Amino acid sequence: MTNRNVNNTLVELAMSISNTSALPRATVPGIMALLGGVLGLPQKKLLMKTLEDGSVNKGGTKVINTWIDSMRASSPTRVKSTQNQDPTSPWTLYHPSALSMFDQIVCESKGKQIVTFLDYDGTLSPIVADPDKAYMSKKMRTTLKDLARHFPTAIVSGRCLDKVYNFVRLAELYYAGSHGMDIKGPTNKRSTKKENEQVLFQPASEFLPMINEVYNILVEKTKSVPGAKVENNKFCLSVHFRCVDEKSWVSLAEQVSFVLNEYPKLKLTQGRKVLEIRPTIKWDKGKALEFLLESLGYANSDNVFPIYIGDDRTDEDAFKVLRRRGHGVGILVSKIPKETDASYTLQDPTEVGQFLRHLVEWKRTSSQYHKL
Ligand SMILES: O=P(O)(O)OC[C@H]1O[C@H](O[C@H]2O[C@H](CO)[C@@H](O)[C@H](O)[C@H]2O)[C@H](O)[C@@H](O)[C@@H]1O
Repeated sequence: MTNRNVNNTLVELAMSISNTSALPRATVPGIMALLGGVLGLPQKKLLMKTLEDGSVNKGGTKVINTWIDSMRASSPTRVKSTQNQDPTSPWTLYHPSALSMFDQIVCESKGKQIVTFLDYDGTLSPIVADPDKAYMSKKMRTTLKDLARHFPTAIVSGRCLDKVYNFVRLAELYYAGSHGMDIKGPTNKRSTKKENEQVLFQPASEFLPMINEVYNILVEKTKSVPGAKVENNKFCLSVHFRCVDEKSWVSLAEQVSFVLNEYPKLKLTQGRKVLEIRPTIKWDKGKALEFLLESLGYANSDNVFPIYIGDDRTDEDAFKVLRRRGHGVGILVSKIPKETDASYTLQDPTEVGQFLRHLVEWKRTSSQYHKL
């Protein structure tokens, strides 16, 4: 995510704070003091203008709607949209189901090496209230095992590597934890190599002490906000607000902003009911995808067809890379229309499983055909 996008996220956050009707209206100087220090000049001007001309309070700006929509979209029980099922809606026309377009997708791969990249939360496992209980089904695990027999497969997650590995528990996969800032290759069971020799890349290792320091501060500061949970993802942090009453979102955002003001080398991004804090280095899931393709020997190759499946804003960086490269496909997991650079959609982890099993089946059948 670029600094501009981060700043826009903060503008959206500030606007939603000022527009939260259940709360006493935050003042313009108060909000500017809260977020002004981390915004660039264009964003400051936009925020100032929007706050002052009162359009925020009318609740009509596109920016507010984007923020509110994204918060609602991140809570499946509140999703009412049926647009995604309507085959004539513009959303479905521009982002058709990867299941119904399966034949076209594999046809596009035209004998190239398919490499699959999979986000974890909301893609392989359903979203649940407790991040420590986001288990993947047995069926999904078997599917991943089969998939990895036929295609190089990587899990790309915001979680730290150890945590995501403990959920998936398949040594034959690649893992990119902490939003791609901790990359590890497959472990050969018979290999005599030590654990850390499998580490491929850790571009943010110098931030480790700072992340730990901020983690401890945030745990303390957010104790006063019931339901808030801070998760240490090694090279980044997650501040969860899924279980926080909407009335307390302002005070949580304030705590996070005050802490971040003291750490200009850290930035804020947003996921599904989670504020994510990470180093300002130019590294994201898109860069991790490129790194892994390079490690597999496909740096500038046309002989590879990457398929990236993810549900979150952070996955957009990978979708953008695929669009720019002009080969491979991005698949967004979502039940509702969202702004995305992905080409196709799947509704939920169940459909992700179906799609991956189709891929395995297609590969098995085509390999048998070639043997005849
Ligand atoms: O890149 P991902 O693998 O999708 O990781 C992004 C974040 O996922 C987790 O949080 C999300 O899933 C939780 C469990 O379903 C849910 O409770 C939470 O509201 C979601 O935001 C994970 O806990 C975070 O650390 C990741 O950053």
